[in-house]
Amino acid sequence: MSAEASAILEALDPDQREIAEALRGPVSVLAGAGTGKTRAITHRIAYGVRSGVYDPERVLAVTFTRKAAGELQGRLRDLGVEGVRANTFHGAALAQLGHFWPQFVGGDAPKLIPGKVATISHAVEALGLRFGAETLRDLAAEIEWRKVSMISIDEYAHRIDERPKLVGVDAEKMVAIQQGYQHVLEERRQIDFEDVLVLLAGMLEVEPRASLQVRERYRFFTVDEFQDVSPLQHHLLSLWLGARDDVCVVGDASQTIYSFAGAASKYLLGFGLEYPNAREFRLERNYRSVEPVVHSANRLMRDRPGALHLSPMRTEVAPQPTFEWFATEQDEARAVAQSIATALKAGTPASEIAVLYRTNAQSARIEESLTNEGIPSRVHGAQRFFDRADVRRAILLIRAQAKAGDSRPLFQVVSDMLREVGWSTKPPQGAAEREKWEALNSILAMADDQSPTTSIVEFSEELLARQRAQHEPKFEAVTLSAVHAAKGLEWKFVHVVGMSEGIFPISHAVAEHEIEEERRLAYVAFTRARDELLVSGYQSAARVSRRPSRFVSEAGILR
Ligand SMILES: Nc1ncnc2c1ncn2[C@@H]1O[C@H](COP(=O)(O)OP(=O)(O)OP(=O)(O)O)[C@@H](O)[C@H]1O
Repeated sequence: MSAEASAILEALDPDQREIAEALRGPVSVLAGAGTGKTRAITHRIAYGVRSGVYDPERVLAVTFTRKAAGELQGRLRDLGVEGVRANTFHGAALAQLGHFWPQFVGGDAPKLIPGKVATISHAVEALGLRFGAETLRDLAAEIEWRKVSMISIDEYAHRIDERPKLVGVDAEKMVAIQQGYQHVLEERRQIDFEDVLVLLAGMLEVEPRASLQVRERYRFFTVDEFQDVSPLQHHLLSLWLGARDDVCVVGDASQTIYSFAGAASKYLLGFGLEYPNAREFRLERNYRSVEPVVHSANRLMRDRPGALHLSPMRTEVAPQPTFEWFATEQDEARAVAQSIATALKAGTPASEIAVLYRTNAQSARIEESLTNEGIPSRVHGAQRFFDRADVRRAILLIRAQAKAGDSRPLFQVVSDMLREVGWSTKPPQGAAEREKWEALNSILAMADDQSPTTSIVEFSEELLARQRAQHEPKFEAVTLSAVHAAKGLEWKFVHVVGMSEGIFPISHAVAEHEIEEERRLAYVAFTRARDELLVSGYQSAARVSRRPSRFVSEAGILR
């Protein structure tokens, strides 16, 4: 083994190392929260490449979000590995569909619609019906569920009694709307997000030349967050693999949070049945969180099927998770903002603090209270860093300057370019202005982090690579995020707000399996915290008197 390859293994614990060394054949990794699964899979790929077993061009790593794909590629770059493709199922499928369509069907692939609501609305009107925005969104979710579950409209019509009822949409209307929607798409030669996978899967099934090309192109697969794959994604993965079995799947059944949308942890837990020669590994050493946070997380999941028992690796003395109860949402938001102000004064960077909530609508109150305290915040997922107009302009200017040539120190060149886009040394006041400032400032911070010899040309290339991979720099703002979007992320201080019955668990979760999913969501939220977990809730909302969430006492977090 080369020295370079063995150096990669040195950063791993014995369990992670075993995974990194299991380069061939089917492998499943059951990895608890914060146990270093991302570390294990990136090092496994890097080790495979460095030891010569993998040709990097033939490795495909499938992640849950584009951001995660960018981060994975960033981590591989840090390990000196280039050329590995990381993408979401959707991103990879879209690229393949665009590639194969002209070859096997002719002409361009149908056009992808940006969202379903406008098309559904059209189909609904054609049926002489009218629904509000909420119902249209629920209809979109139902169509998505049907497609990712690989159920035809006819079969759906037979099983409709098993599905949740939408107000004002009886079974007959639901089926007619689904048919109408599909009809509008076909008429306009358009496809939706799920159709990308459906069409590609169909093409790989009937066109052996297409499946051969894919299997030639990709030989080694890794799928992250495998507990949340849908039947459609699972089917596509089997088509990519064909008769081969060089696949490594990684996940945690306790973090299945998309089963409402058709995802199923059965593929992760049943991997050994699907591939009888599979090797199964477990990661249960938690490196992320202090002991009291790990204990709370374990308590919350105690005796749940498929739950792993986490062993805390960080054993320093640390504060217990806290629970605070407020009269109103406003009181809670104010107190959270004050507590964050105190943490910032004590030196915690804003990027190390997050406020997590069950539904997006909860962000406004918190954002307002933070703004009142003069604290920069950023709603996670609202706009991607590299899609911001100010960031794009700054990158263009930096690239132009690199082309023109500028031998001054990097920091000076970059700060001059940023000034042209409106950056100055002193942060401004208003929330939007402050967010822009923080975005530009993070580019400067990146320049500051480079080695002293980095030239503007090298820096501009680094920026471009990160932009392509959507690998964002650290942004000095408090993160506000719905728990669903916080999957895979971590912060030093995590506030989980709105922990009241009817909010989290959400009021419409009634059946046992729905409450189970809410519990897993709470588990994801709690396990994002490295040093401090601060949970809170409020009593009065829309004249309803609420009690503290059951998950607070289940996790043993006391007032
Ligand atoms: N062997 C190790 N030694 C020290 N620290 C580690 C080790 N493995 C992982 N960590 C640290 O533990 C934390 C979690 O690692 P990582 O981000 O890879 O987690 P994860 O398992 O993907 O998490 P999750 O499933 O909760 O999203 C990180 O801060 C990482 O640096």
